[in-house]
Amino acid sequence: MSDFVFDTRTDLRPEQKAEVLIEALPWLQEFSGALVVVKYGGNAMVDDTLKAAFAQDMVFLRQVGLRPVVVHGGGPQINAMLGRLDIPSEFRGGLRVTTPEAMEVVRMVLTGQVGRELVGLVNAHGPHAVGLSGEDGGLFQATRRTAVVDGEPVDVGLVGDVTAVDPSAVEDILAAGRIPVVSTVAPDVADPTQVLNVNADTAASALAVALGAKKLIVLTDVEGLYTSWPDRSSLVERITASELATLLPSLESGMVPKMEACLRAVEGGVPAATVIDGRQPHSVLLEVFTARGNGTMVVPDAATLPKDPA
Ligand SMILES: Nc1ncnc2c1ncn2[C@@H]1O[C@H](COP(=O)(O)OP(=O)(O)O)[C@@H](O)[C@H]1O
Ligand SMILES: CC(=O)N[C@@H](CCC(=O)OP(=O)(O)O)C(=O)O
Repeated sequence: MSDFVFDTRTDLRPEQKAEVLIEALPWLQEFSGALVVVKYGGNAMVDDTLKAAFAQDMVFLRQVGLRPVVVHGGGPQINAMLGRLDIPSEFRGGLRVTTPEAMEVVRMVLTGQVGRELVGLVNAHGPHAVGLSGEDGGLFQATRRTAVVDGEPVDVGLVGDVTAVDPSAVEDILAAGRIPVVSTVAPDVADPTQVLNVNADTAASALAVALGAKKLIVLTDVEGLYTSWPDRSSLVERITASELATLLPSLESGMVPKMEACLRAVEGGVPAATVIDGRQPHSVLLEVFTARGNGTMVVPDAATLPKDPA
């Protein structure tokens, strides 16, 4: 056989392929059995190929012994459905102003459409995924919240913040060796027959804390956090919780719930929260199993930089 047998799909020589696999070894050891919460944002669900690659990544994580928990968003998908139904919609301070009519659509799209699609994509690889919403098994309880615009509280309707998590329904699914896929509609603690719209970053963070996750990974449609957006030279590779707390008030609205969520996760005991570019195929595998990872990692103040296990 020739020394130059190239794989036609990847152009990698056998020894290069082996290098890629072996680079993952210390990370496989480091993350063996680890519970990882992965938030999949609607803006990162760009096309079918990318969504299928994400589903493959979740199955890969499970297959090599991690315990992934998916929390998904679906903002653009909700926008599309509201548009089709001619229901007006706007965001204030990064949160959707949610009327009772819009709330019906939010619940229908998140739980009935986006969640179902992700479960189907994962289950193309075997009966791994089980979908549930914050309403199921008492997973989330939410309290109505306001948005903050120019320092002032603004009423955004049926929007909640997760104030209590009972992770046992998710733990049961994990214990069965399966992958929970969570949508972020939650009952109102003041009236359990009323559901609230919870920002998916916020919900993922609360769940990561309650489950004692080893990592929160947030997939979005940008390379990571920029300190002076949109200046492309200001991408942050790593930031401590207190540095982030100082930066938060200066961030634009879209990024605020996301970075607040990372901050709350780390302050709640999650050792690292990473924002990565979900437009990159297999971004989760690259984040977990390669030395450089990608995106922006938020770490606790006292942390010595998380070291490469190699
Ligand atoms: N400082 C910043 N760093 C990175 N992105 C930012 C920043 N400020 C605003 N953005 C915008 O925030 C967007 C991500 O937020 P959002 O659209 O809510 O994502 P998702 O749907 O993934 O939750 C990016 O595409 C970018 O346009
Ligand atoms: C209160 C609020 O804004 N809720 C979000 C919930 C979905 C979400 O967070 O989706 P992404 O992760 O794709 O942005 C919304 O209605 O769009």
